[in-house]
Amino acid sequence: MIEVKNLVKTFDGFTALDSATLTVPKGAVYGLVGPNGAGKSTLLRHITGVYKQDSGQVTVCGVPVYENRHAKERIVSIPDDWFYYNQSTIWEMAKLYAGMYPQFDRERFYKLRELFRLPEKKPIRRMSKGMQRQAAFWITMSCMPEYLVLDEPVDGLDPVMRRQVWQVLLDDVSARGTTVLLSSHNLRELEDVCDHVGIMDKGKVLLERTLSDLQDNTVKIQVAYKTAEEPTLPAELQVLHHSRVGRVHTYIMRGSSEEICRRMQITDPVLLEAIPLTLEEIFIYELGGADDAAHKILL
Ligand SMILES: Nc1ncnc2c1ncn2[C@@H]1O[C@H](COP(=O)(O)OP(=O)(O)OP(=O)(O)O)[C@@H](O)[C@H]1O
Repeated sequence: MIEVKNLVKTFDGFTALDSATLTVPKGAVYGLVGPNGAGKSTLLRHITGVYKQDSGQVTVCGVPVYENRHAKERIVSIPDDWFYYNQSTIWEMAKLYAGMYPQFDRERFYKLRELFRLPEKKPIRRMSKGMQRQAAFWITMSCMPEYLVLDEPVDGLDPVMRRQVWQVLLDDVSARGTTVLLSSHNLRELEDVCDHVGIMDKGKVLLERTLSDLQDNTVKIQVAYKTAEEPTLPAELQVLHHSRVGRVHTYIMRGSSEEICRRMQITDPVLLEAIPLTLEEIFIYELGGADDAAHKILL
């Protein structure tokens, strides 16, 4: 488990992290979303032990990471500025990582070669941005990480490679229980891969939710009636949003779709349908007016 509590970091008087708190359960795929400058990379750099906090706690498996070699061996990261030596080829960097991470798996490295098909004799610096990202993934995934921390991981990858990289990553999560924390600007991109989502802005984590909590509890219902009259809904239904076009009403409601559809039958609809919501929609409706800052980020 990754635990961050009340983390504060300032750079020359500027507060980049302002009491940030976040929990990534073991085996989770956690997406951290936020606008430019929210503090995502700074937070990730504390979790990987690169930065020392001014105050607050950062622990992985219950132990602090900063200047803790054993803890760092369990975490492999692809930061936004992945490091490689100027003259290094992929093989030379792989050798370096194999020295740093005792669990580096050479067999896996050879296996992934088929997937990435990169020019192995070329210095990494001469590769395209997307190829460099692929090289980082190739080497990182060969380290068999217990914790994987990725800063905007698929930036610069083409759509086919994106899908392949997500596949390798999710296979690792299901086969080995790898815990993944990744940052992104794009909630849509995370929808298919994450089971936890946190929203960050101005150095704070504004909210954290599990995807199943959200998806099992917020429903879009489309319903049509014979007449143009406003229907009287059962009082126990919790409506987050309502719109109508003619006799067709769209409701966003809190609760399970089966239960809501069952209760809506009492309004005598001619058509009643539950429609899945996107993650972005769920967040927007869930937040409502309650949290303006988070609301604005998503809109
Ligand atoms: N080493 C540093 N020195 C001074 N300021 C810094 C440093 N690192 C980060 N900051 C500042 O902290 C804030 C958060 O930056 P950070 O890179 O963590 O944001 P981010 O959410 O990752 O943004 P982006 O999505 O644009 O990558 C920014 O205002 C940035 O200028």
